[in-house]
Amino acid sequence: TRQHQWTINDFEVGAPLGRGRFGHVYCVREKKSKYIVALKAIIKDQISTPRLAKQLISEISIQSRLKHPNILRLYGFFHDDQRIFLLLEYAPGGELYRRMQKEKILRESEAAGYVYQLCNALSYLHSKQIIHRDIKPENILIGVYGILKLADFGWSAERTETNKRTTLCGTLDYLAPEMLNGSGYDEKIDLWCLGVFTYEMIVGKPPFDSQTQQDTIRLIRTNELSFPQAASNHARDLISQLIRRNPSERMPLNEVIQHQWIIENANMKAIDENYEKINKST
Ligand SMILES: COCCOc1ccc(Nc2ncc(Cl)c(NC3CC3)n2)cc1
Repeated sequence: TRQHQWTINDFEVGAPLGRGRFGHVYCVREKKSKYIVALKAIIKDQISTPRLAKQLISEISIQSRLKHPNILRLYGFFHDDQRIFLLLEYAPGGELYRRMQKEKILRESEAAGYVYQLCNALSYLHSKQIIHRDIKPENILIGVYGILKLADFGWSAERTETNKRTTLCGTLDYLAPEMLNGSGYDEKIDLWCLGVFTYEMIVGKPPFDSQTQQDTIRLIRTNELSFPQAASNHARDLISQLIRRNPSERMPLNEVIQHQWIIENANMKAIDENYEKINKST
């Protein structure tokens, strides 16, 4: 369909949903279709460096091409003289990290369901030579039927991209060792983050959490993994097969979804049925 030229007047602006990296996100309704979407308003002046502009362009060009039930859709974008607006899929369940803050730890059945869905999203991305590079609770939303939605492609990269280094911002907890020792990285970096994410969901904090950034970096380098009593043996096994310093030793996605912990804890039948439901409605 030819890209419609949207303006802000096409929408009724509703509740603020939160702040993305560059600006505010609102729940809005398109006046004619009554369709509910999330509108991310980015202040142009804040895109102050060519690198940020490149990152935003990359986010828009990558995410607008992606169509997968576990990846938040980018329907389109438009701008006025002050702002750039992204029309994004509205995820009614909100942000996963808020849920994790409230619940402290998630039941292994819920965590395994998210890991199964994240594997589906990552397999899809990797098949398109796209590395997300920033898998963490802050970038995950919950859609209809509790379906996981991977969002925020500001950090994703086309595999062909030569820039091997990215400036580090935000938490170091999810940083893979190859990012620290400056060597190249490939899509196996997402496997490391998947391991850190799985650990944080069932333990309540990331594996290398410490007081100072230096300590976190030291722990990432020495890769000391410790688990609380409550973590099941299957969960420990999967996590320790993903959090490996050597990227080629990390368990590939197609093996992760067949791991005993996923088989025994994720309700894959219910999740696949939910995929059917949203495929019918979209
Ligand atoms: C007291 O509850 C307040 C927050 O509750 C919600 C928060 C967010 C959504 N959905 C949502 N869908 C898409 C996007 Cl792109 C988005 N981005 C915003 C930056 C997160 N948020 C739903 C509920």
